[in-house]
Amino acid sequence: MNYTVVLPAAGSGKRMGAEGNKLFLKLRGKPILAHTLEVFQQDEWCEQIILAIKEEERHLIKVCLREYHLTKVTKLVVGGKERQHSVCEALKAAEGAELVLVHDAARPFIQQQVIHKLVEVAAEQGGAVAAVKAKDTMKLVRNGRVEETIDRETLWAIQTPQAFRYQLLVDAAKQADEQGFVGTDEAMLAERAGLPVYIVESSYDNQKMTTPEDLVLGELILTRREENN
Ligand SMILES: Nc1ccn([C@@H]2O[C@H](COP(=O)(O)OP(=O)(O)OP(=O)(O)O)[C@@H](O)[C@H]2O)c(=O)n1
Ligand SMILES: C[C@](O)(CO)[C@H](O)COP(=O)(O)O
Repeated sequence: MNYTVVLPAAGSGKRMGAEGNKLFLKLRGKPILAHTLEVFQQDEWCEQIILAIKEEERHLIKVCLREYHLTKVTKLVVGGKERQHSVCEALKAAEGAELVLVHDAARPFIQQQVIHKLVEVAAEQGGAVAAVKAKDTMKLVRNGRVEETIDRETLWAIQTPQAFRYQLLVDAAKQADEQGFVGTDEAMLAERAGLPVYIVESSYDNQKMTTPEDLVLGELILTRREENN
């Protein structure tokens, strides 16, 4: 079942505190961006990869694509101020796709079986997102005061990929844009448009490289994977 993947890669990585785009930071000597792209390069269901980038990083990205033979990247589009704007620009460039996945370039440990399950569920139901169960006790807090404990069984931490039938996501994004709504993921746009979005259970390994501790975890994940192979 074929899909196009859209990768927002135009962030500034403030929380990582690195100089420049955190996606060029290396894990096992290879940029985070290349780790992520390789997953899709190696997936036979993936038809093309569209990257949202910063104009000033175009050259660096092209060097990375050449060095790691990332031939499925068909388009580099310039991203926007917020993640949602970057995704929307990339979605325009994906016109003609039937199924589209949106995946943070900063999540290098996504696994192929999760991608395939997402594609299957999205094809059937319209939308599906990768998620993991909440591990801790979860409470609703306002102004520093606990208001209630939320039943953990109902809570999931949402990741990417987020998979949709292309036109459904484009229409939902257009509606959000017209209403001036900016969300933190694609599912929020779909939910607002009244579309069903389903969960596909993913792995805690599919961590977003957000703060410096995530890099330490990333190296550990790679060590474990090497030992298991
Ligand atoms: N305007 C933006 C903001 C984010 N992203 C991308 O969206 C993904 C998830 O964002 P996050 O990891 O939170 O990255 P940053 O926005 O770069 O981080 P920070 O919030 O710490 O600055 C990343 O691959 C990032 O490059 C993007 O394409 N365009
Ligand atoms: C889309 C996302 O990865 C879902 O967990 C996440 O919301 C994006 O990162 P941000 O920190 O919210 O920008």
